[in-house]
Amino acid sequence: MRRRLGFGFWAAVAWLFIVICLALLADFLPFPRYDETLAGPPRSGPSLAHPFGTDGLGRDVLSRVVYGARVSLGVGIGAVLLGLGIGAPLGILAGYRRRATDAIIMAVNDVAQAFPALVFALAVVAFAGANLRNVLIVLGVLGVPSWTRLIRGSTLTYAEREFVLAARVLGTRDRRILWREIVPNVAVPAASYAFIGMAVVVVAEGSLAFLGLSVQAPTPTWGGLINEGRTLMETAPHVVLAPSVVMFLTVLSFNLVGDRLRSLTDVRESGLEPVRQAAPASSLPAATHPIRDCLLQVEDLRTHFVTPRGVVKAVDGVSFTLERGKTLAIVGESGSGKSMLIRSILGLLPGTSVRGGNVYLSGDDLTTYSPSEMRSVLGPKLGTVFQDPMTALNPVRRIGTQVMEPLRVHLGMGRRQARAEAVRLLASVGIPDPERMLRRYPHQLSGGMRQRVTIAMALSCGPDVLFADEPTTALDVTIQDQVLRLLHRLREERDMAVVLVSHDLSVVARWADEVIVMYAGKVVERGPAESVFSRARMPYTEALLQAAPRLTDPVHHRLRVIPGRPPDLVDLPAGCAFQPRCAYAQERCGREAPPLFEDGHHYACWYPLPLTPAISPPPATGPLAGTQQPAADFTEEAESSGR
Ligand SMILES: Nc1ncnc2c1ncn2[C@@H]1O[C@H](COP(=O)(O)OP(=O)(O)OP(=O)(O)O)[C@@H](O)[C@H]1O
Repeated sequence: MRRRLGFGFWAAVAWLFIVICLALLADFLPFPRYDETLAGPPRSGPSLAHPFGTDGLGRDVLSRVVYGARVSLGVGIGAVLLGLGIGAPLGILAGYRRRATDAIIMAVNDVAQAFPALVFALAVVAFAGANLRNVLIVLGVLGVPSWTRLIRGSTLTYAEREFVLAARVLGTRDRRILWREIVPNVAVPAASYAFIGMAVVVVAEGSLAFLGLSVQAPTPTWGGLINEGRTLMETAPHVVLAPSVVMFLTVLSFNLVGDRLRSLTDVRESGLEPVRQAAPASSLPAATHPIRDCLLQVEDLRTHFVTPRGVVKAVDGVSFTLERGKTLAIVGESGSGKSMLIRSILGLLPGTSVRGGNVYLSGDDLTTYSPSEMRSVLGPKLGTVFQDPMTALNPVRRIGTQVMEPLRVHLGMGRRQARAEAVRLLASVGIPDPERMLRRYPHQLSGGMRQRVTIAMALSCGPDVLFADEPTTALDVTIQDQVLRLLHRLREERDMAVVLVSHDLSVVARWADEVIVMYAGKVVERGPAESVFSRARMPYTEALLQAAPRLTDPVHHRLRVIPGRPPDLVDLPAGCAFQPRCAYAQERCGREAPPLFEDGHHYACWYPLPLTPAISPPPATGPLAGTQQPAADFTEEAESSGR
């Protein structure tokens, strides 16, 4: 976190700390009071006795700037607290209650926002006088509409999240949901925007002071000091420069702190960073590989996380190739590294990760691309569909805006052209009445329709490869089938390749041409789908197939499960990572990690299942208990041939 906030953030925090401390301790500091005339020679430049010089009446400018900070910062902080204090409850109420409450609050808000700020300030000052309290009220009240809108937007986002729905399902009362679930989430972005708000208010107070509508002389404010020094610009420029520079640095610091805090709490920025390349691991020989004539080639891809417990090898030496017009399925238990493999290919990894290996797209190595080069590939060449369409779509933006965005950004289309293309795209993914759909918000659509929208977005720039990370997990069975059919049809029509992550083997068996089975970050079996499913060689693949329920299973049939648990990626077992759970494991499996053998397709096993007869279920015995040698002949042959 310290690294991500950067030097600028800490410099800004230090500056604000100094200014606030000076303002608070001004009475105890060894310089003349702000209103002490002839404390020094009038209009004299900076000196040891008066570091910021003196003004036209011989008053110490440093003292006036420091006392001025009291008003300027006091108004800044006070007005933001006032605006937030009124705007936040209104925004939360509007975003959470919706319907009539939302309509009324937002209508009043819109009217308030349209009211000219200066007229309001003039009216208050004219009737109630220009003093600190009134200026604070004016600026605080003027900020209320912006705060209401901001907090309402955040609340809308969180009010639809699963954890809020889960709390509702549990019968939790609204007030408790608001305090426990919504407020803590909304508070984080609100706090970061508060700093930016303070910068705005400090400038606004300066402008009011310049117009004579703020706290009156002799009490100094930064805006007032700049106004006073205006007439001395030519003879004593330091009188204007000193408060201007201090005000500039303070506003800049508020903005910087707010902006860095915002980006820290923004999932779009905090979670995903340009990946860092792994230094070539010293234990691995420098992998030389030919660049093949195919669409996508992944070579020895590794993604490691450095955690306090140790290095998590989420993806560990994965290689494969993929041709146009083919579907590659990636299967494996939860935590086996499927999603990380996709994110690693796309270069979208959390900041704590390190990536090694190569990813070639039509022969170009994507791992050498800069973040901006990668951005030009994501969308036009590599499309992605995520698991949950609700979280993949922005809840507060219309479908039309979201579908049109990649068309405008990547393809440079004008508004009208992008709109026509969005309608065509939505129609192509089977959305009825696409014109009307453009005006809708994500929450107004069913899950299946939302997933169709994300597919349309992923396809909008005509990608060569479409990555679909469990695209049907969040959908019900009938919709799942429709979405998969759609992906298949689009693949055929567009001659693109599809990489499909799924834990549903029936889906994979039906739609995939090639399959990769992953276990503990490694490929343990790989090959044509038909071959892998009908002649699985790796006991883990067989166990996965056995664990998949079938419609033909008898009633009250006990589901088979894979014994044991997936390994801790920080502390993998020696040898083959699957051996503690494998019914066929032998002594060698606990000693040496098997390489990928090839026989029809690839598999990583010292004692693979026999090719014939057909696979029989593994005995339900404990770890390392198997004395069977299902493929002893083949294994010996493999060993003697030096593999
Ligand atoms: N930021 C992270 N820091 C440390 N480890 C991580 C991080 N993100 C993921 N991992 C680890 O990487 C491994 C692979 O995660 P991944 O999400 O790819 O699994 P998966 O096979 O897609 O599982 P699922 O089917 O549940 O989505 C997991 O063991 C996970 O704990």
